[in-house]
Amino acid sequence: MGGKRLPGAQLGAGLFPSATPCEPRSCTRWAGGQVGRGSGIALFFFHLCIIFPLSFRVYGPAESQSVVFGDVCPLLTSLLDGYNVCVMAYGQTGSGKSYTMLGPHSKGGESHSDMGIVPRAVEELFRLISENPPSPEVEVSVVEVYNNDIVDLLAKDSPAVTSGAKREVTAAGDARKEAAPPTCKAVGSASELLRLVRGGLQHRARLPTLVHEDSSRSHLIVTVTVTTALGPDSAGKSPAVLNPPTGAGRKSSVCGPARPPRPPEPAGRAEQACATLQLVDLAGSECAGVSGATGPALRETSWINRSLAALADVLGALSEHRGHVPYRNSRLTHLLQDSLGGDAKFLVLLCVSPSQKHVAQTLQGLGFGTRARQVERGQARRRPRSRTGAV
Ligand SMILES: Nc1ncnc2c1ncn2[C@@H]1O[C@H](COP(=O)(O)OP(=O)(O)OP(=O)(O)O)[C@@H](O)[C@H]1O
Repeated sequence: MGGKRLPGAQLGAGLFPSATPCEPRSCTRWAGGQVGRGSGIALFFFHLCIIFPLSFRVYGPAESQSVVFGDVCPLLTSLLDGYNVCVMAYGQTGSGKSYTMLGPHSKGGESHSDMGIVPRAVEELFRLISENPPSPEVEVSVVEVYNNDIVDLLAKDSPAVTSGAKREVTAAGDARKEAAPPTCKAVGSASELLRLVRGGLQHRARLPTLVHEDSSRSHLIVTVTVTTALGPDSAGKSPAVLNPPTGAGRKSSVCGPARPPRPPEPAGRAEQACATLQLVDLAGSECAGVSGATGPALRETSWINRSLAALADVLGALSEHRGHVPYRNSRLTHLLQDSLGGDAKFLVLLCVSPSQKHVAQTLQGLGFGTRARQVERGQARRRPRSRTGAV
C-alpha cells in the first residue's frame, strides 16, 4: 500500500513525528491508545480503555493490515472476558476507512494479507473460542445508517435488500424515535459470520463521486454479540471458559436496545453474560463542491456530514462533562451511545491524507481526534451478569 511521497505534504509531521506523507488514496493511518482518564493530545487511533494507557501510534503508508490489526487483537480477548468493545474508522471520503475495516472488498480477489479488521477480528474471535470450549452463543447484526435512517442489511424485507444498493433516497428518520431492533443471526463459525457480513455489504449504499469511485454513502455497523451462560459455580471465572454449549437450536432473532427478555433459564443455567463487539466503518466526511454531489447524492452528503458533526458534538459534550449529551440528535450517535459514553473499550482509527489538496479535511479529522482524546471516562467495566440474559 505504499504511496508516492509528495514533497511539501508534511502536514502533521511536526505534531506527529512518524507521519509519512503519501498519496490521498493510500492513506496514512495513525494509531493511538488512550484510556478512560483521557489526557494528552490528540489523535488518531484513540483508545478509551485501560489497556494501553496514554499510548498512541501512527501508521505510515507502508504498514500492513496485519500490523494495524495488532492493536485491535487484544480487544478480542477483552470481549470474551465480558467487556463491550467498539472499533471505529473515521476520516474523509477516500482516505481508506473501508479498506482498513473491510479490506479491498470492492476490487475482488482479496488476499489474506489485505484482509481488513472485520474479517481478522472475526477469525480471531472464533480462534479464541475454539481454544476455550465450550463455545458461547455468537450472533451478528449488520446495519447501515443511511440518510439518518437505520437500514437492516440482514432483513430480507429491508428496502436496501429489495431494491438494491442503488435504492431511492428515503425519508430521513427521526433520531428521537426508537428504531426497530435489527435482525440478529446466530452463527457457529467465522466463515458463517463473514458470509452474512459480505451479504449485507452487497446492499450497502455506494456511489461514485469525483473524489472516490466507490464511495460509501452510509455508516456501517457490524455488531457481534457473545452470550455466555454461566453455571452456579461461575463466580470470578471468565465467561468464555464457563459457557455451556449452545450449538443446537440457533436461529435468527432480534437484538439491540429493544431486545425482548429471554424466557427463564432452567435451574443451574440461570445466569448469562453478554458482551458486544461493534465494528464501525463510518461514511467519509465530504465537501460537496469537491465530490461533485448533486441531487440525491447531495442529500446523502448532507446527512453524512450532519451525523459526523453530531458525533463530534457528543464527544465535545463528553469531554466538557456537560450535563446533557446530545446522543439523540442523530441515529448514528443514538446507536453508538453505549460505546461512546458507556463502559466499552473504544478504539478509533483515524485515516488522514497529508496531501496539500485535502488539508482542510485533514485538519478537520485531526480536530475530531483531538476532541476524542479529550474525553475522560472511567475504566471499562465487564458486563454485569443477568438472570434474564439482558445486560
Ligand atoms: N492502505 C491502503 N493500501 C492500499 N490501498 C488503499 C489503502 N487505503 C485505501 N486504499 C484504496 O483507496 C481507495 C479508497 O479507500 P476506501 O474505499 O477505503 O476509502 P473510504 O475512506 O472508505 O472512502 P468513503 O468514505 O468514500 O467510502 C480504495 O480503492 C482502496 O482500495
